[in-house]
Amino acid sequence: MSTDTEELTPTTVDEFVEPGGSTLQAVGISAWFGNHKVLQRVSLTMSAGGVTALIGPSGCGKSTFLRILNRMHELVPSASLAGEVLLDGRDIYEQGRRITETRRRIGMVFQKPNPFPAMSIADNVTAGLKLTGAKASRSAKLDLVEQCLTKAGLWKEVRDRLRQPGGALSGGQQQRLCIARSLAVRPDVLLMDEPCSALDPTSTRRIEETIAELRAEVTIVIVTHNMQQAARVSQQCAFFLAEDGAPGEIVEAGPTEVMFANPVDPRTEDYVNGRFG
Ligand SMILES: Nc1ncnc2c1ncn2[C@@H]1O[C@H](COP(=O)(O)OP(=O)(O)OP(=O)(O)O)[C@@H](O)[C@H]1O
Repeated sequence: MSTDTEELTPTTVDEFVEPGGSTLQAVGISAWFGNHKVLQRVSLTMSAGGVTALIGPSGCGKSTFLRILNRMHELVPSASLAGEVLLDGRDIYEQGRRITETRRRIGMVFQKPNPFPAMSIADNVTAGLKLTGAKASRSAKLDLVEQCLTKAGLWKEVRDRLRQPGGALSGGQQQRLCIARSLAVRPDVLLMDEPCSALDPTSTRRIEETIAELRAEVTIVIVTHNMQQAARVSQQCAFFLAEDGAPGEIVEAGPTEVMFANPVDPRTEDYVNGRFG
């Protein structure tokens, strides 16, 4: 053991050995819109430091499940749910738990990039701080802007125009700006709902690289219709299916390489090989 290692404080050692992010565990999640049941007892563990891809045909409940993971489902007036979502062992739906704190810890990136178009690139990154009530000096904010844009893989492209409006960026850059904005509040989990579906192949590649770089510090859950993308970016996959109008269920979940090369259920094999959906 080197002298350097011996001199590390316990806190510093923890930073080296612990994977980033938090473990998110869905336990027996069912969901409804009015009387229409769209998810049936879905359980899934999304481990710290990994990327989980949610795959399955249109309408099987992937986005609904994702929105349940950070309490966005309840924004729809007719929506209801049963089950638990444990963030590092504590239910985010527990009475008395603050929604704002849950949404800070579990961020969301949407299908269509949604920066504030008239707001500067720098202000877009720090926009979320106001919501969390965090106060930061001007120089701390500038540091944060650089840090988050670097992590989102956008810093080099925008460092000379931080005061220009976010809406002036390309679609792929806007999506990376949204990722930077999500990172500014230091989330433990990042939920991504088809983040590349509105982007060209080059921008898609760039976002996938960003996901690979981020996974060491943030737990990532991504909905994707693109099987190659699921295979490239995730370590775990969950295959959702809603058969014959029944509510969506997880048919199979497991390590991505097993799901693609040697799935247990023939329906998974048919889906990942493009035979339906
Ligand atoms: N706001 C809503 N109000 C009523 N029903 C809804 C609402 N959002 C989704 N649904 C229904 O819930 C079911 C699951 O939809 P969801 O969007 O979660 O599926 P999905 O697998 O993400 O689909 P896609 O891949 O097409 O995005 C569908 O039957 C859909 O019509």
